[in-house]
Amino acid sequence: MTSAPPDRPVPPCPTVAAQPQRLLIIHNPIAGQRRRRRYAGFLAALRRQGVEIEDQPTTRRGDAERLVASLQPSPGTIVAAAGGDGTINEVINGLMANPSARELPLAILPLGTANVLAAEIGLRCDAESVGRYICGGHARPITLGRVNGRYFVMMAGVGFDAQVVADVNLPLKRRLGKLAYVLKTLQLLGHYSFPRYDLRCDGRRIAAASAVVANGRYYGGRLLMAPAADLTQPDLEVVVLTRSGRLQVLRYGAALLFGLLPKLRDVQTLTAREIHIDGPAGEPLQADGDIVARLPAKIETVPQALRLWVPGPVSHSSDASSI
Ligand SMILES: Nc1ncnc2c1ncn2[C@@H]1O[C@H](COP(=O)(O)OP(=O)(O)OP(=O)(O)O)[C@@H](O)[C@H]1O
Repeated sequence: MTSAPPDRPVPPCPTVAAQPQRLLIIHNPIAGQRRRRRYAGFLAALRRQGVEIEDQPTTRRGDAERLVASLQPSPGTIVAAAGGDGTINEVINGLMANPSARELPLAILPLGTANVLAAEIGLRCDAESVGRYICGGHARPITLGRVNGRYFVMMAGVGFDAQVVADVNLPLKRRLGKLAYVLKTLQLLGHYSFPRYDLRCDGRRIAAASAVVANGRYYGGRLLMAPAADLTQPDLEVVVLTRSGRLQVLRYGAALLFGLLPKLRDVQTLTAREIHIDGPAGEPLQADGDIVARLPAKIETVPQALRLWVPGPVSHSSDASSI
């Protein structure tokens, strides 16, 4: 893991979208299920459009972060994370640790299981859409979250969902995809001890059975968790599930599936920039779908931390509007 340099906002996005000259792809070859063909399709579509590609495959966990942290970029480079949200998370942490690469735009080539960031920016996973995205997109400054020093782009969570993430191993995820999470949820329900957590959100205290600190709107794919969250804004949305117990987990899960979770009376959403979470020491926290920290935790917002490549041309209201 690499240490973070001091925060400094990235400069505003360029006013004109330019065709990228060079795409440096950090590629996780084991992301998702049977994604080799999809990746070959992405490369073919990009080459057809004249994009110069350098393909850097990872060989193990942590590789993507190390590669990007030691990168000496040439001008006009766009860094692309080809994989799932875990790979994107590593690339982001590598960029944030590398002062000479931090201002490079970050694009994503979705190959993962959930692809939550792709859903957030409205990117479809077919080759044609990805080609259009790279050649017709533009860079937008976005906020990142940081949990105990580690950056995340979509969300960090504590409680039942973090324990499920901790229990899902990579081979199971490769075999079953999203079903691996369903299976582990049902197994965990049999023996979970339902600890409680004490949150301080910009000084306001609230007790939680589970909590998700959201930078983006979606969770686990296209499931709506925090409708008011916006990657371009400095605030984080803290979604607090207040009730414990097996029945409640199933109820919250069903509500999430049907887009109703934010409407439940016992789900509270607070807007905050600094969140402290206390609970049983050593309990896992997930961020962007991987376990990245343990309790106690401090989560904070880092506005304008990174330039994310998003689909479509620059609009005049781009700087003020959401993605
Ligand atoms: N070559 C590799 N071998 C083993 N693990 C890797 C390799 N490259 C990256 N990883 C790790 O694999 C994990 C899962 O990858 P990733 O998140 O990209 O795919 P996914 O889990 O299928 O997708 P998603 O996160 O969208 O559900 C990440 O934590 C990443 O650090």
